[in-house]
Amino acid sequence: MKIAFLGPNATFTDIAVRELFPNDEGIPYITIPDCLDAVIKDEVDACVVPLENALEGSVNITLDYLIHEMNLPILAEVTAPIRQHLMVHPDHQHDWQQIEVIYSHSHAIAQCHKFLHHQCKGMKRISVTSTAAAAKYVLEHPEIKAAAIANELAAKEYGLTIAKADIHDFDFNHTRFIVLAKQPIEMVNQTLQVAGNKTTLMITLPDDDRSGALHQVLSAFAWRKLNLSKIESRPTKTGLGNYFFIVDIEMSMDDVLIPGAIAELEALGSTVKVLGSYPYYHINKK
Ligand SMILES: O=C(O)C(=O)C[C@]1(C(=O)O)C=C[C@@H](O)C=C1
Repeated sequence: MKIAFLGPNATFTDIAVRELFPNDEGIPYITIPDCLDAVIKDEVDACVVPLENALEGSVNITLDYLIHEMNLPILAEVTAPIRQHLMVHPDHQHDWQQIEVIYSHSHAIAQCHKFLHHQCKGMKRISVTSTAAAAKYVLEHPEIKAAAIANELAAKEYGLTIAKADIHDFDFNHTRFIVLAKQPIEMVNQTLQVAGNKTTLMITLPDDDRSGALHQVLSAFAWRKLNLSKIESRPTKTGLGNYFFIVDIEMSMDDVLIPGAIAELEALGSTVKVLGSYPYYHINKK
């Protein structure tokens, strides 16, 4: 199988692909929407994209594309530990404190905010398309006093020297990635154990702006004892103050409880779309 990921080689998403699909071919794309488009256009069988980070929250571009631009089911989710390192071209390994500019993915920069604030005063931060793209750029530009924030695999792949390891602000730095495909696909590394199952719904509240609407929605889950592990709002992009809710239910789609909750929400005037019902996995390797 061909699996699209946010490239180039050695991004965190690439690491997730290598863990999930060790025997398949990963194909790097420049942006997250490019990965999703590649599935739609049948250039690949599936894609893996980041969805949420424990320190920085949702990857909004992923959520927005899923909601507004395409109709691809979530087939699986994997959570992986994220270690960020500051790395430099070997020419600059002894003078990294003279670095003038730090490149990385915006999420990675945000995960290292405290380190950057306290130890990198006056250094510019520039967001690029991924952590590995930053590492590649630093390799290709030894003439610039630059560093990248990326993972250990990227340091190896692009021949950079780690100047400061583990610069993320909190030890528990994890990112959730999702697998999307048009058709069910042969899952995954058999050595990964299923940690549980989830169903993700997108809910739009009734447009009459009635008070207590969100409370009514949540009650439909509460009295059925459906455990919600996440509730998140995103703009509908139709007007200020208009939001969707994305809800994760901690079980797979059944014949009674979830369909019952959906029917109740629809009777209240909400619209509901099932974004996927899927197993989730944990990668423990740091
Ligand atoms: O740039 C990468 O290496 C990615 O895979 C993207 C990404 C993200 O979008 O959050 C993935 C995991 C980390 O949280 C940092 C960056």
